[in-house]
Amino acid sequence: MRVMKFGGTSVGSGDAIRQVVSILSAAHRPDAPVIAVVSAMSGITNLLLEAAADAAQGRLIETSDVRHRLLDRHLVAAAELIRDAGLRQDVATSMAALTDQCLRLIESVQVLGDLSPRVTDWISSFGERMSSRLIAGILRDHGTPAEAVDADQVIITDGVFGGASPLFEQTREAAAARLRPLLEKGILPVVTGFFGADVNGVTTTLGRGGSDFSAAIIGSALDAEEIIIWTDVNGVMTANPKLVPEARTIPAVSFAEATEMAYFGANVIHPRTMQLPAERGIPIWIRNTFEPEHPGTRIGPEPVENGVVKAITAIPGLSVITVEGAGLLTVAGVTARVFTAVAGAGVNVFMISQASSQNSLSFVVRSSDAATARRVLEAEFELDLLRARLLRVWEDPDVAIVAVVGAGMRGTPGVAGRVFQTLGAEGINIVAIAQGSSELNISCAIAASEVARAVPALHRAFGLGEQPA
Ligand SMILES: Nc1ncnc2c1ncn2[C@@H]1O[C@H](COP(=O)(O)OP(=O)(O)O)[C@@H](O)[C@H]1O
Ligand SMILES: N[C@@H](CC(=O)OP(=O)(O)O)C(=O)O
Repeated sequence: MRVMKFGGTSVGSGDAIRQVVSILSAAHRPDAPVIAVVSAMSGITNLLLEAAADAAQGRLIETSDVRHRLLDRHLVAAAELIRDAGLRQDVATSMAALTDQCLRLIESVQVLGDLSPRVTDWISSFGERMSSRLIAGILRDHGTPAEAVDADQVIITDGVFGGASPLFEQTREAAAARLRPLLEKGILPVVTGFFGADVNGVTTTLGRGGSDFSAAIIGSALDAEEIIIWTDVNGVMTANPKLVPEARTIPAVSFAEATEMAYFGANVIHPRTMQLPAERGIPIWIRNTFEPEHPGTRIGPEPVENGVVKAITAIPGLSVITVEGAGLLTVAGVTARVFTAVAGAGVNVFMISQASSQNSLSFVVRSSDAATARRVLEAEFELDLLRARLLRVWEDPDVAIVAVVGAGMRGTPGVAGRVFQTLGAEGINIVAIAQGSSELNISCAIAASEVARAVPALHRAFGLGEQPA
C-alpha cells in the first residue's frame, strides 16, 4: 500500500485535479492499493482564517462574498470534471452543505466577537473537507471507486489546537478500522489532510502546511511501502526555484537532511513529516504532479554523501528580539528566565546570539510571535525594568535566516568561511550566525530585503547549479 499526498496547488483548479485523477487512477490497483491525502484548494485555508479573524474583530464580513469564493471554486471544478449529472448534483449538494455549516460557524464568531483556538481549528478544516469530497466524486466519475474520509476518524491527536501531535497507538487502531475495510473492497480512500481529532472527536489541526505530516502519520500507522508527496516542483531542490531559477533537483537526501532543510525554510516538505517514517524506514518521495514522469527526490534512511552542501534555504518573516541590561548575563538565571518565559508562551526560537560584552541577549522568532515574546519578557522582567537593571526589550523586524544545509559539512573546514566571504562580497550584513550541533547546517540572520541576493549568491558560491547535487 502507498500513501499519496496532493498539496494545495495540485488540487487548486480543474486542470490540476485532472492530473491528480490521472495519477491516482493509474496507480491504484486491488493488489497495490493507494490511500490519497489531500490539502485544501490553494488559498482556501487562508480565506477561511481571514474570514474568521475578520468576524472576531467585529468587521462585518460579507458572508455572500465568502460563500462565493468558497463554494464557487469547488463547483466550477465539479462542473468541469464530473460528467454524470447525478454524481455532479450529489457533490454540489455536499459542497453546499459544508459551506453552510462553515458560514454558520463564522457567523457565530461574529456574534460572540470571540475566536477560540478550538473554533479556529474547526473553521480552517473545511477546505480539506470540501476538496476530499470533490476529488472522490471526480475519481468515481472517472471509474475509480473512491470515498472521502474525514481525518477526525483516522488521526487521533493530543488535542493541542493549531499544532497537534498524533497519539500513535490510537491512530494506528483508528486508521486500520476506518481505512482497511475500504482498501479490502478496492475503494481508494481520499482522506482530508491537515487535521485530526482528539480522543473526544474535537477537530485539531496539525499546523499550517500540515498535510505532509498527515500523509506521514497515516503511512506510518498502516506500514505503507512508501509515501509520495505530490507537489508543484520536481522534488527537493538545491534552492527554492522561485528564488534561484537554476536550482536543480536533489535525487536523494537523508531523513535528517530533509528535516533540516524543511526547518530552515524549504517549505516543499513540512519539518514534522520525517520523524515517523524515519523510525520505520519508510521512504518518502517528493514528486511533481505536473511532470509525473520526473523521478523527483527520494528521502530515505541512508546518509547520501554527494557534495558538502546540498541546499541553500531561507526563512522570511522573522524578527530579532533583544534583551539588554548592564551586566545582564552575569546575573545567574537570566538566560533560563528569558527562554522559559518565551517557551511558555508557545513561541519558537530559531536562533540565539549573545553579545560578548554580556550586556545583551538576542534571539530570532517569527514576526507574528514578536509581540507575544516582548509581552511575556516585559512581564517576566517587570521588577528588573523598574529597578533599571534591565534597560529594555526591543524588536528588530524584517529579518530572515538563510542557511546552507548538507550532511557532508560535518567535519569539513571552510564552509562557514565561504558563507561569510560570499555574503561579505555582496555587501550583506550578518545580524547573527549559528551552526547546529549536528553540523548539518550553518545559518545566518540577515535583513529580509537581502534574501533575494543572498540565496542565489550562496547557491553560486557552493556550485550547486552546476555539478550533480
Ligand atoms: N529547496 C526547495 N526545493 C523545492 N521547492 C522549494 C524549496 N524551497 C522552497 N520551495 C517551494 O516550495 C513550494 C512547494 O511547497 P507548497 O507550496 O507548500 O506545496 P504544496 O501546496 O504542494 O504543499 C515550491 O513551489 C517551491 O517554491
Ligand atoms: N491547507 C493547509 C494544509 C496544507 O498542508 O496545505 P498545503 O499542502 O497546500 O501546504 C494549509 O494551508 O496550511
